[in-house]
Amino acid sequence: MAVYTEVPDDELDSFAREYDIGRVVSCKGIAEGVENSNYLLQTDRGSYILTLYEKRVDPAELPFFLGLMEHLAARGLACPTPIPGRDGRALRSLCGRPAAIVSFLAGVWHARPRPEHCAALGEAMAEMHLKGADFGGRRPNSLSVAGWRPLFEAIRPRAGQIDPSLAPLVADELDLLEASWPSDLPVGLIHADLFPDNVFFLPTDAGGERVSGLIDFYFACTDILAYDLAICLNAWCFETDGAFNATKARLMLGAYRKRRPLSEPELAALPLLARGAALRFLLTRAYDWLNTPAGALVKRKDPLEYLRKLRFHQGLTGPGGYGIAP
Ligand SMILES: Nc1ncnc2c1ncn2[C@@H]1O[C@H](COP(=O)(O)OP(=O)(O)OP(=O)(O)O)[C@@H](O)[C@H]1O
Ligand SMILES: N[C@@H](CCO)C(=O)O
Repeated sequence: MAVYTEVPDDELDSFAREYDIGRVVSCKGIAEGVENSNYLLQTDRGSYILTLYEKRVDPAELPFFLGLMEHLAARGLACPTPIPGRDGRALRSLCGRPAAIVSFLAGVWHARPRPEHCAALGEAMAEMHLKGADFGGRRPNSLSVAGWRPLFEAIRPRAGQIDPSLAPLVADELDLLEASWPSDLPVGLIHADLFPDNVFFLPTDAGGERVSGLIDFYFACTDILAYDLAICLNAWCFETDGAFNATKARLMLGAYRKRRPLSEPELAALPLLARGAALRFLLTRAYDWLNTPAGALVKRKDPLEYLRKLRFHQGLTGPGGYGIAP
């Protein structure tokens, strides 16, 4: 459940009057998501998403995220478009929180994506990288290699409550990644959290499915482009029993490469980038596991899933493990 801030009717009404979106018919809290409070806002003119930004979003960074969505949507990427108020401002305040309304995207996400979904994801990601190339904003990735050690130090004293092997494994992995993290790969605008729940699909007339929307750009940043693929190798290409599905990886990478070719160094770096991506989600999940108060409405995500994924990538000798020819 991700509705941290309840919005009283009178505050909602006066907030909605700051926009040219029609009369509010309903406003329902959306249970999915863990970061922000999201509402499905229906007016007599259409559907919108109202987001109140919560603890992990720095208000100073919101103009970057909203500006990016506006940039990508203007270039034809299927992503939410921020709706400006009558005064032209998209970023406002509601119930003491920064808040914005964005366009609603139709579609469903797949908890168990099939190989064809992974191919469609690869193509959509490449399109996003290409369309993001001329975005003027820059945002360093605070959850890349320099951010992992402080997170580790914060969880280290209680990491044993999750698993006894966690702290020693992370300590060794961090040493290795800090020493060998690449600094010469192509960099650009990346989503950095393109998990299945952030990618919507709709059926096509031909009986297949197409990507109908990419959402949740609140971790987007300027970082190694291939790191976005590494995040998705982790998030899309493992089965629920923990087995890695090389067919899904091959299709995702193949579709990406058709739109944006990968250089030899990018391909060679994939196992290392995938280890970093696994460590990043292991650390944030472990932090949340240890710091989410008992009785909180949010369902905690399993850190150990990412410990197992990390071990898989550690066992690879090259990118051939992802079903592609090096
Ligand atoms: N533009 C949109 N169109 C349609 N539905 C949306 C849109 N934005 C968000 N949603 C709905 O709200 C849910 C939560 O949104 P989102 O993923 O942005 O939240 P979050 O709190 O940032 O979550 P997390 O970071 O955990 O994924 C989505 O799963 C989706 O159901
Ligand atoms: N996608 C993240 C949570 C939201 O950022 C995870 O699965 O750990």
